[in-house]
Amino acid sequence: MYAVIPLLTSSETIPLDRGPVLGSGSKNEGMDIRDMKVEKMTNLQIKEEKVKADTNGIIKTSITADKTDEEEKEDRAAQSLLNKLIRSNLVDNTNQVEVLQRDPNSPLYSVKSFEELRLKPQLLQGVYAMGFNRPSKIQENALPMMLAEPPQNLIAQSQSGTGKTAAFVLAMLSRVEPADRYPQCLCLSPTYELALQTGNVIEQMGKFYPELKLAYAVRGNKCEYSRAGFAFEIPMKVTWVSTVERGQKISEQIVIGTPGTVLDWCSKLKFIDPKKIKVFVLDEADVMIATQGHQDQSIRIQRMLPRNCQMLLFSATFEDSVWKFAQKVVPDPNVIKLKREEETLDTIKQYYVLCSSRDEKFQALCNLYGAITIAQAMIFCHTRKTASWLAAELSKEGHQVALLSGEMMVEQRAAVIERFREGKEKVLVTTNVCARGIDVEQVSVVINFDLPVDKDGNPDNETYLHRIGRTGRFGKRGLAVNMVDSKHSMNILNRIQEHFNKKIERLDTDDLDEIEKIAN
Ligand SMILES: Nc1ncnc2c1ncn2[C@@H]1O[C@H](COP(=O)(O)OP(=O)(O)OP(=O)(O)O)[C@@H](O)[C@H]1O
Repeated sequence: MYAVIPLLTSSETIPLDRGPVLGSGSKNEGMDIRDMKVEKMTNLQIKEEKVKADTNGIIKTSITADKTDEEEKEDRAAQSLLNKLIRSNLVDNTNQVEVLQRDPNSPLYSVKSFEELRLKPQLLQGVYAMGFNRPSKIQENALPMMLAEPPQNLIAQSQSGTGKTAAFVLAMLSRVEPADRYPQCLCLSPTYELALQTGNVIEQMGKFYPELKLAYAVRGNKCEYSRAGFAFEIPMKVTWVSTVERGQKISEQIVIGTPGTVLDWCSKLKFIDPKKIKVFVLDEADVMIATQGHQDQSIRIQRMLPRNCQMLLFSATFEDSVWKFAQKVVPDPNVIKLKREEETLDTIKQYYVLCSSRDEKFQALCNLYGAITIAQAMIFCHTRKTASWLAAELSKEGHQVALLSGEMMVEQRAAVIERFREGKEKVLVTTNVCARGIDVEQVSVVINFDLPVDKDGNPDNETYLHRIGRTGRFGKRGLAVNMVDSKHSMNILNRIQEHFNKKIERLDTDDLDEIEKIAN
């Protein structure tokens, strides 16, 4: 399979001979991601500048070191990408799939094997080559619906990692006609990097279809951005095309891209005839609508497609805004939902420690470490500044510390998490934005160096639960220690206790015997 990335101006050259590099303008420039070792704590200094690209791939800088976690705008696209990069396999979920059929009288199919789907042999081969033995929970229901004749529309929601991407890629590859040399499937992703991730899945699953081609509808400056700051493996067989003339139709059967560029390709540049599109996929709808302009662009693209085009929309979350958007772009849908597995505090022993200053909190932490064996711990701070200070102090005490901080590139964060997962570091100090969505199963101790509060200073119960809670499956016992250093934080703690109706016991960290008891 080949891929084409047009729209590069003549001044842009793509260094195919050079590996992707990290950190535009940083000391990492020129470093190959594959060779990159996460720097030791002592070398890892918090830069005062945040290096981040906006939706157009333009890199802006701003002073952010003092910013609190909540002041920092959560970048959903970066979070989503991080999740994809650190995920090693399918996320299991014991909940039942909810299915809402457009036609309640039609029989409800679900499959337990890929054979039952009667896929083309090359495709089945591709699925097995990826190591998939049987459909995931969401795929069991979504695949028969997506592959049914006549084609049906679908809105599907399930948390990240449950197999949505693999499902719609399989649907696109099933419907595409490789002998027809024009775009037939169109997939929208919120960012270039996410589009590349999905493109990789298309390439892997479609690898036994040599005649099938894939085009990335992304702006030239995104390629520039990728080259400067992002560390993706550029797809193996990419053909870089510097010019495609306006009005000239491209021959790739599948196009994946960001809404703005796809819209240009369909309208202004006329690279694609939207009337020939058979499958339209809108991936990561929740991330999409969080990005200015993407919602309108997606709707404009959808309006150009033929009535009988199959519309598929996927989202990891399903707040009202996503649902409203979904209904606008997917007429007469079937709906599939898989609820996230709930976290509980039932198996967690919760304590608080009274301190009067940051230094005392640090001392309490040292006492804890002195008294009990802590295999791996995650420590949450409110600001990056505190996180970097604490990481440095712990490091001075001889701990192997990893720091996850907001100004790190997504790939750097993924590398830090990977090392922590592998046990190379025993303590992970982080702010909340960085750690959202990360499951590190082996972590049995969580320290709230600062209690989680929302932007108005009220207790953030959801974040508290997410930091220390465990799902039924990973119901191993855990220990949570909350540092309280003011009347205000005591008040926050009390409100958290009330909210969950679970007592948080006081712990005296000066009393070694008492600390030892909590470990048993
Ligand atoms: N049927 C399957 N059997 C085994 N592994 C699978 C199966 N389907 C998907 N996977 C793998 O599970 C992981 C998650 O799948 P996928 O990326 O499709 O999830 P997702 O729901 O799309 O996640 P996201 O919302 O982050 O895009 C991937 O590594 C994928 O290769």
